[in-house]
Amino acid sequence: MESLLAARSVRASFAAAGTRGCSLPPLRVAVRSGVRARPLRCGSMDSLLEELAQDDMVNATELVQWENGKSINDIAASQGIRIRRHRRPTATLEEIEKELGAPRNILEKIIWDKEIEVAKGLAKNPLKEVIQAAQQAPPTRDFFGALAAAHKRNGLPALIAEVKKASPSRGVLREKFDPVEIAQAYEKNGAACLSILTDEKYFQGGFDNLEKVRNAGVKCPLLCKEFIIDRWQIYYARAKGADAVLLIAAVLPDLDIKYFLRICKELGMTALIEVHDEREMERMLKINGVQLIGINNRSLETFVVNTSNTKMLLEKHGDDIREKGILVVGESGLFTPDDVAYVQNAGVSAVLVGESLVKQEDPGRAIAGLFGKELLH
Ligand SMILES: O=P(O)(O)OC[C@@H](O)[C@@H](O)c1c[nH]c2ccccc12
Repeated sequence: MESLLAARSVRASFAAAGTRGCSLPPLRVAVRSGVRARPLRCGSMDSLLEELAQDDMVNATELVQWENGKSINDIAASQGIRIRRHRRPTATLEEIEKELGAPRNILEKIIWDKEIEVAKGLAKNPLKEVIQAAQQAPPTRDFFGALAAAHKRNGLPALIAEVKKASPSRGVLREKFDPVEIAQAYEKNGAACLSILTDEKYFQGGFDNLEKVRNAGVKCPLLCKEFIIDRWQIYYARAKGADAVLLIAAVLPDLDIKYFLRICKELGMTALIEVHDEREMERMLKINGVQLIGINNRSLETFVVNTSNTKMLLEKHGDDIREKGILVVGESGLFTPDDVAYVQNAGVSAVLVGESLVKQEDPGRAIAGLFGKELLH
């Protein structure tokens, strides 16, 4: 499992095996000697760290914590993250619960399952192969640019329309579910980008859906809607045709966000950084390279939806966000033209909508109903 924090153990074992001459981090040396950034090389954690340091993306406190072996859950908790990781992908749920107790909420449960799922995925499709597949995939489409252009063109928030069969809070949203048909209908009716749920267990999605939509000739840029905890998933998403990934601030410590942003940049992908509360927004606004922030009106821990969340966070941070040229996406719980107008007035440039479209007989035509008018291409 290779989030940057988890990779500490990889480094430790390199050092133990005598791969490196000393166990001290080479970072400060690298910074002083002014080595220029190079493209990411698979499997070399030290070179990646050097590059992160070059980019001035990693601060000293984070590195000291990382090198000193502070528990990953402690680091996350110190940033206000309530989701714990078990880091025991081969353990049974019973064993995990013995150590950590029951999951505290649904998001934590999803993440615990995801840790096991990713380990299985890695065993089946090794990282090196997936990186190669990602590098050989057809070029990305500009997700961020498509949102900015559609916003300008329509004078309305750009639409990221979601291909979503089910959710843990709402159950099955659509029985007759053909991802390609839905994606094509969205595109035809003016969606700027599409979001494809890939989580199978809780959302009945799949990476197959992503691949099928891409191969069916859909031109809209595609967001892989997944619970990303490991870089393997980003490469895998790219290999299956994704142009963007979701990174959830409630799940990922700052160092992981920075690491994953770096990988996205290398792959030409957009990262949609999702926040839900004040603390997460503050954390993310301090990170260089954040371009696109989604404000989720739904808490992934309690499922409570509150659209005034977008307004509240933008009232407080709108100036900073505009100054930085960040685009904001209003996410979840949007059903009517009034809802869209409400988040638009709050300052969003785009909206992410699933349920209210996918539940209608004709999800394509539902778009004009949601906005109160047809969207221009
Ligand atoms: O179906 P809705 O309420 O329109 O919401 C869409 C989207 O915002 C939601 O699916 C979502 C937002 N963030 C997530 C993270 C994981 C899974 C799902 C999501």
